[in-house]
Amino acid sequence: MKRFLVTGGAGFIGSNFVRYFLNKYPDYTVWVLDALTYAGNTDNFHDLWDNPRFAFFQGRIEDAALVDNLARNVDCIINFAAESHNDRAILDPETAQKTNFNGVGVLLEAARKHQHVRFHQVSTDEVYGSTDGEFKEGDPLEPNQPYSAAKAGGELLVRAYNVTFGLNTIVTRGSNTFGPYHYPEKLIPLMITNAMQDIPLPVYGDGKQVRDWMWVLDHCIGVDIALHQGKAGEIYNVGGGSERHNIDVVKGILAALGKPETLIRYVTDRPGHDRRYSLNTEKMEALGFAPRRDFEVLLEQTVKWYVDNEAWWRKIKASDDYQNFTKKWYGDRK
Ligand SMILES: NC(=O)c1ccc[n+]([C@@H]2O[C@H](COP(=O)([O-])OP(=O)(O)OC[C@H]3O[C@@H](n4cnc5c(N)ncnc54)[C@H](O)[C@@H]3O)[C@@H](O)[C@H]2O)c1
Repeated sequence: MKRFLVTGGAGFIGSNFVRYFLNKYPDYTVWVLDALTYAGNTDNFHDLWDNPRFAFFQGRIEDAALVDNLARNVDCIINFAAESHNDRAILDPETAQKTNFNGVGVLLEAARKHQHVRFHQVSTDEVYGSTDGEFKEGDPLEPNQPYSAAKAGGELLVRAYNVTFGLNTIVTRGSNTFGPYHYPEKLIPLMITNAMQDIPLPVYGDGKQVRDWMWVLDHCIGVDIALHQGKAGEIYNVGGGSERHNIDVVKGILAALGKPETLIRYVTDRPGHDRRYSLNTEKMEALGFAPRRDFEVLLEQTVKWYVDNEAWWRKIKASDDYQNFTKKWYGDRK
């Protein structure tokens, strides 16, 4: 495997992955296919344009002709492309289905046709639903949100292509990820940037939801390990092992910025909001995966990145799309 098609590579995790991957493997070539939706941003790989082993193509993963043309020239497809925001998928489930389900089907068809060495689907712990215990890879999928249901559907297509057609597939189910280039609609970057702007920090419900946080570089390493060492047809949980209540994360951000907790506004909870995610990662650990557990240190580093990269997120927050979404979604959540 030397030539890779990385879909969704202009987004948060995808762009971090492409940078990590090109640095780590000097003989690899990476082509990024990305639709540049509201969440895709070529600024996220501003430092990669001059790299002769990197190329960018704008387009949708549901575009079969385009995907076919690219896929015939690579050994492996790694699919990060998704409508990744729960709130947006509640407002517009159809778009989430198109990308997270139909798009995966188009990529799988191209992989089947061109006899790929490997197809890697980047999935999420949200496909399991909510838990008081911990999720293992064989547990039933009980997604509760339009986003996670569409992701679960995409994963099941991957499984079917492995079983029916013998396609060499891998699925990783990642936990909540954070770090640089995270679009400022998700919990951590939203809270950091709102606090920097001295505007209210909207916290859903009682703020006691639990998420298992993973540093973005660890997510990239997890995908790398599973891609290179994972067994065909297998699924791997990739978790950070750092469970925190949302409200404690928010308070940690305010403390790091020296801002008052009076900025916190409790707002109507997201419908169908999962209470807690928790991953058993023994299968990945057996392959050598060992994520960083110093969450508070990494959170401070993330805060610093947003302080140092104000122009990046201010441009996004000033966009019509961002403003319209925020008005529509938070306008009703008093
Ligand atoms: N962020 C997390 O905490 C997290 C956790 C676990 C798994 N994941 C999964 O990781 C992947 C990446 O997540 P992210 O947070 O980087 O998302 P993101 O929203 O930041 O990036 C998604 C990228 O996909 C692109 N895209 C969207 N629809 C497309 C389409 N139809 N065709 C081509 N490109 C399209 C967007 O332009 C964007 O660049 C997703 O598959 C997501 O489900 C994310």
